[in-house]
Amino acid sequence: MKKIYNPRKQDWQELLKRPTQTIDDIEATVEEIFGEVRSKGDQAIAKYTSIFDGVSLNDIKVTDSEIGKASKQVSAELKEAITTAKNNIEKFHAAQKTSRVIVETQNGVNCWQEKRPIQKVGLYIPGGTAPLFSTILMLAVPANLAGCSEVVLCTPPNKEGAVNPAILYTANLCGVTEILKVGGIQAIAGMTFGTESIPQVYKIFGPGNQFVTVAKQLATKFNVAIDMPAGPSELLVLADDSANADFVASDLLSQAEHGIDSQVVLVSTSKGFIDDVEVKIKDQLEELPRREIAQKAIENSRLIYVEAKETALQLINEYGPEHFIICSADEDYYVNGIQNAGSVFIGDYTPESAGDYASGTNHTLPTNGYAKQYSGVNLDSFMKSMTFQKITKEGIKEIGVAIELMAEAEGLQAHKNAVTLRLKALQEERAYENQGV
Ligand SMILES: NC(=O)c1ccc[n+]([C@@H]2O[C@H](COP(=O)([O-])OP(=O)(O)OC[C@H]3O[C@@H](n4cnc5c(N)ncnc54)[C@H](O)[C@@H]3O)[C@@H](O)[C@H]2O)c1
Ligand SMILES: N[C@H](CO)Cc1c[nH]c[nH+]1
Ligand SMILES: [Zn+2]
Repeated sequence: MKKIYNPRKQDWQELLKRPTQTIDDIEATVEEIFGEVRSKGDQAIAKYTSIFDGVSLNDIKVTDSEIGKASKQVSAELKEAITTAKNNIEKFHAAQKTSRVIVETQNGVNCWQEKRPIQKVGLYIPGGTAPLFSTILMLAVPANLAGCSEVVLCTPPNKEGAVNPAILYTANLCGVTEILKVGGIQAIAGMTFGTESIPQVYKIFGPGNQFVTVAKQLATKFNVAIDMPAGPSELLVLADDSANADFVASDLLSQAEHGIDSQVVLVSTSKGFIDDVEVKIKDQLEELPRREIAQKAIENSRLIYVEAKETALQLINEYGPEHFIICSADEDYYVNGIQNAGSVFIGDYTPESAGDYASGTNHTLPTNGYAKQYSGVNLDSFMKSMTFQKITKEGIKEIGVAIELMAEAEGLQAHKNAVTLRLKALQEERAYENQGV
């Protein structure tokens, strides 16, 4: 892991670069696959599944019998753990429900805002190197709480054409309406255009590798919304001498094991602590089944020493990590000062894995510095806000002149007329009533 002491500000950008390929490197492949899926549907899906996943499938739809079989293969202990996580995720996301906002902005002018579910959503569940069934909880639970009526799930098949049983069990538990064995760029293209087997959706959610992330970004050109760019996992830990080097090393390795393009960073105000963590990483790495992946990710990673906590905070906000762990005697300084991070974990006993699986927060988070402008997935991600208004006769009399003047100033006579005709009608109505008297 590269060690850097007191980096100069002008070098931060280079130092904090992610190891992912750029959009330009991948875009050509993504465009080609999108074009083919759009014109050839399932035939193109089968072609690319064969190329990238090494399997030929006649039917990509998961059947009820596959789900039934999968459920029997998941142990009772794992089912219980999934239920614990599901309950916490449900509690945290249900609490995010907001009520209608109603305001009478002016006498007789009633405006309100209400949320409605996005009807058709697509969930991408990564399955390349690890079957991330926990991601189903993070996406399908809020989709159901929001009231989405069609919840389509795509996940890559293995070389035998099967999907990990825990994925099928969890998808069924969370009320997913359709499960399809398709991964990568072709899955995102399928949900964007729709094919004979894959329903077209309005919004695509979920993390994935850099191919999936770029494909989601391209999907937005075809009127499909996406949650955010949620690419290769990353973690930044801020720790000082008060922290536990073993714990910090374990957290860094937990995100390094996701993929060779993951990145982990330790920022510390103690050179001694950095040295301790370096030793612990080496020791723990030896024992990991995914040490080859983690080792490669570690090569892209950084141990950074800075003298002052103010510099540490500036650097962290510049990086905008997906996950940010704070293990410091000065914890409040960082908690209050952090501006750009997907999710924050505070104290020695809050491992990042807690948020990945079971504490209740969502693990689908912006990576690659996008925490500067995007939120992680939450209940609102599955809804859109709609506004309503109802104006009374009194109301249009009060507000009408302002609208007429503004419309006229913009040169939009028809807009003005829409008010003038009504005001006139009201005047006539009043004159008629007065005559009657
Ligand atoms: N940001 C988040 O919230 C978050 C959450 C969980 C996981 N992740 C990340 O998700 C990723 C999961 O990646 P994964 O690879 O294990 O699974 P994946 O399902 O994202 O990708 C696998 C698919 O990639 C495609 N693919 C592989 N090589 C290709 C190539 N050369 N060209 C075109 N397509 C190719 C294949 O179709 C394959 O099915 C990891 O990087 C992990 O860090 C991020
Ligand atoms: N750390 C990942 C988000 O970057 C989520 C995850 C799923 N399973 C384990 N971890
Ligand atoms: Zn993780």
